[in-house]
Amino acid sequence: MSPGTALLLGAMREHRPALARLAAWSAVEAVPALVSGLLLAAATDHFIAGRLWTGLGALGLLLTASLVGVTATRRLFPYLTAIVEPVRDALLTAAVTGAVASAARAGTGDASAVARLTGQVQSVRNLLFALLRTVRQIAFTVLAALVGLALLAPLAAAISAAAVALALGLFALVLPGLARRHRAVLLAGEDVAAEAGTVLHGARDVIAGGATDRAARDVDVRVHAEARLTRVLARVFASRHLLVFLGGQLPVVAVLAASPWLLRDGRLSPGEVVGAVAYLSVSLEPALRGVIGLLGGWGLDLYVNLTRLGETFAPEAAPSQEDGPAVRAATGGLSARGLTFAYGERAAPVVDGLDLDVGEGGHLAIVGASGIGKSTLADLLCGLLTPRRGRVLLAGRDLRTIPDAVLRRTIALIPQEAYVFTGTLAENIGQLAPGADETALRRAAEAVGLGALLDRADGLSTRVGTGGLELSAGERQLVALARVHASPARIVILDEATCHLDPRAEERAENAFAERPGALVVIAHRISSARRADRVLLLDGTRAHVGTDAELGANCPPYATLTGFWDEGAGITPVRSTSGR
Ligand SMILES: Nc1ncnc2c1ncn2[C@@H]1O[C@H](COP(=O)(O)OP(=O)(O)OP(=O)(O)O)[C@@H](O)[C@H]1O
Repeated sequence: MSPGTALLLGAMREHRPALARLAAWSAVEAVPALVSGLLLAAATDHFIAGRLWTGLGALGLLLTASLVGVTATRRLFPYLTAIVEPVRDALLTAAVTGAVASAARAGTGDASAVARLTGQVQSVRNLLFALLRTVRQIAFTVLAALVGLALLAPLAAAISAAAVALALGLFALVLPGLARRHRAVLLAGEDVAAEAGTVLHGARDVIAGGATDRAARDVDVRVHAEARLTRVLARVFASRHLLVFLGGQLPVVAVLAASPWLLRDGRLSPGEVVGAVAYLSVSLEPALRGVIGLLGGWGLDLYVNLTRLGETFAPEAAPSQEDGPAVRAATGGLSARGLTFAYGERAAPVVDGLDLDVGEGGHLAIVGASGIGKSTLADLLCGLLTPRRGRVLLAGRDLRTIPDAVLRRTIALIPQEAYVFTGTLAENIGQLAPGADETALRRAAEAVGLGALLDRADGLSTRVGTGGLELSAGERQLVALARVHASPARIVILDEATCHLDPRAEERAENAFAERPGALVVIAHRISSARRADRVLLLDGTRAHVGTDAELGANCPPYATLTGFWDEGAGITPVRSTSGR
């Protein structure tokens, strides 16, 4: 049992007297359902026998029973709130305590997590209230209708009880699959909220870095993933109609079809047939429909929200002592297995079934025509995009299972649009290396080729950005490179991050990263970049080729064609042919 469910049940158990009173009033509330068929049968038989007033008297009793039911409904509400509100308080206390402890361990605050938890606790409270109010009532109605039917027509009651049991049994078989899909939808929703929160939180940086398209794309991918999962869930849940037919409608048809036989020899009176059909069609069928619909909807919502909440009660292991060194020690091992990704549900995959390994100390160049999917692959490799199928593994661990803080510390992606904020060069270069001293920052700057600028200007205290030194596009790229060089990242992905540098400056920057511990992945836009790497991955529409520059040059005609373009065009990458896939 998940910690969330255990806490909920524990909190409910503390209110046993309220639960007992709720059950008692529920039984009273079900009186109309219990007597409806019996009284309807009596009224019908009295009317047929010409006893008008006696028949009306039976209907009067039915009306009185309804009034009793309504009174019970009014009386049980205080017990509902007496159970639900303390449960909400217990869940909220546990969730907030867990979130605060988790934030304290990670050393970060996550406003979206707090908002999500509060929202989830409120959902749990609303769902619990709705279930106790409605499903409880419906369950008592089903029982009352079956008891009433047993008193009126035992054979019909036995058949109906078997049909209801069969429908509920089948529903129980479908439930685990539904729960899994429900959870996937919930996680996808959280993913959307987290991504949108990150983008909004960093809106200023996103705009300053010219990354609005990319930010919108990242949110868009997650929204589409959530929509796809929601559609799948809806399709599976549609199976409930079949179960309602089986348990609720089939018995009505059976009683109606058997009515000539039931009426013959006085097995049942006409009034009793009417009463039995009333039990089945007015009480049982809608109640069964309600139970299945509400348990499959709100019930699963409650279960999934509780499970998710429970995970925050016992927060994931801190991404430090144990995780940190384990991930860092093996960061050379970045691999992809069966990696597949498409933008949009019906779009052709941009990356399709790709297998890839970049070992510790490895240096891989990714090449391919413009628009073939190199940046998409880079985003997948650092966990910015989520694969549709397949996995990206860091030291053998699926990226999705690695805490975000560890992932961001371990893999650094430098995009083409270098981001430099207004401040000193020391602040810019040290952004990802808090605590690094000036010597370390200068070493990183010199390694990538920013030393000349430091010497020319005011060293690390030079102010850049608005009101400070205006940097050229190439210098901005050098600042971004120095920032990652100074960081603890063990896997560095350069996505055309040196495109504004001249070939010699580019060589120096790439060599600086190649000599650094860890692995280097370069999306190359010059042949020289590819030739410096140990291995080259050529993306070629539906296929990918991996080998050394020499191997691909000798055995892979598309590579020879591409490098031919580069040799002639000095860095101009051909555009992907539209018939390529
Ligand atoms: N957000 C998006 N939505 C839909 N399609 C996209 C999105 N981003 C990229 N694509 C498409 O995916 C394909 C691969 O794009 P990607 O940017 O990964 O290619 P690339 O090889 O890096 O190109 P270039 O060398 O020009 O930078 C292209 O057809 C592109 O149009």
